[in-house]
Amino acid sequence: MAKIAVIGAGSWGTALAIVLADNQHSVKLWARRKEQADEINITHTNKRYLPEIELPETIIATDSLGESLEGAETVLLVTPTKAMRDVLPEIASKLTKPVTIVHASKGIEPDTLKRISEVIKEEIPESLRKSIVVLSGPSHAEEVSLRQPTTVTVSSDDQEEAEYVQDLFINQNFRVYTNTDMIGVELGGALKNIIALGAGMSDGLGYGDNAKAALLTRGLAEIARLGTYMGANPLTFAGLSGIGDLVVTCTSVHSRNWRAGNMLGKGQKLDEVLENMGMVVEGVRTTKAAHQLAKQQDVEMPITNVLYDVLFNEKNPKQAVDELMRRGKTDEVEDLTSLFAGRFVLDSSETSESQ
Ligand SMILES: NC(=O)C1=CN([C@@H]2O[C@H](COP(=O)(O)OP(=O)(O)OC[C@H]3O[C@@H](n4cnc5c(N)ncnc54)[C@H](O)[C@@H]3O)[C@@H](O)[C@H]2O)C=CC1
Ligand SMILES: O=C(CO)COP(=O)(O)O
Repeated sequence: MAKIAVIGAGSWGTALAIVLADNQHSVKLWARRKEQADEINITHTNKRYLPEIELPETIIATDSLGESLEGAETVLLVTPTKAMRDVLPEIASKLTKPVTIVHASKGIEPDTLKRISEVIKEEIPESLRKSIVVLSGPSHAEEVSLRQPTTVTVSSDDQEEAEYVQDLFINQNFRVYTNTDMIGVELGGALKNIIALGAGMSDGLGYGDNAKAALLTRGLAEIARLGTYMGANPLTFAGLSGIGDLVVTCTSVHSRNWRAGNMLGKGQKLDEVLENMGMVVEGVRTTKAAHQLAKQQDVEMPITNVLYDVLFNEKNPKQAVDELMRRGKTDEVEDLTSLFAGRFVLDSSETSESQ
């Protein structure tokens, strides 16, 4: 039995706490608000985020960060990306020994353009961490908390630590793979949210399955293009944290990014959409970050660019689709082959989705 602090009691933190409690680990769940911690401890529910779910009684919630971290061997970070910079120094100030840090959030910081593991490296001193591991993949909290079959990937620069985390989470409902390509795993999870906004928007505009298939396919191409430029192995985008998460987020009503896109496609304004959601829609800030990155790296990301204009420059969603359809002619195979050319030396031993 391991002692694990779960930081963030939203839908995903709570669902992962259930997996860990099912595996008989000692779980302390940090909630921002005292009333929420009380609800979890007294009625064993978290109705705002997972309305239908009865939580294992062994999950102990607290609104004290220090209490949640007491004795923890592993710290699982599941706050929205935008909260990481604020919460990490507080965590560092309360740690008394090195811990395994796992993060399961999906985003890129605008302006710094950093992945979450890079933010963690900056904010938690090396002396307080054994390793940083990312957990990502197609996994809606609503289904995980119902113990429905789910697969995810964990990745770290330290393969032994990735395997340690694989063992913490794996069970008959929650199958965990490893992948040594941390950059690819983090970027796949973050960038798919942009395309999910687009897929929701397309559905909201009344377009059909052809349009959505096009968005997924060409969306994956641009995710892989940026990812490969940033040092990821292109093959990772064919895995769970790539195509797997792209499919689940673009096609499910559970997805907040899809739902937000859908409302935008139906004509609602961004502020109104975000207010109605009441939960984090990571794709909005990630679109801003990816738009900056694409410019900086000179990488072509047409879907991201038109979405950026819809979100931040009041471009009409229908006009955005028209622009995508009128782009210059492209050879598909040539375009995909360019992903590999000179950017990454393919070596199948380097990336293994094992077990
Ligand atoms: N919900 C899901 O199915 C999945 C979510 N994720 C990722 O997990 C991360 C968290 O998402 P959810 O749990 O779904 O979000 P959520 O919207 O359900 O909950 C967010 C939680 O973070 C807390 N929070 C908000 N701002 C904060 C701040 N400034 N400081 C500290 N805490 C703050 C809220 O109180 C709430 O407990 C996101 O990066 C998301 O992309 C990843 C996989 C699945
Ligand atoms: O990442 C997710 C599923 O894997 C959840 O996506 P949303 O944040 O769009 O709900």
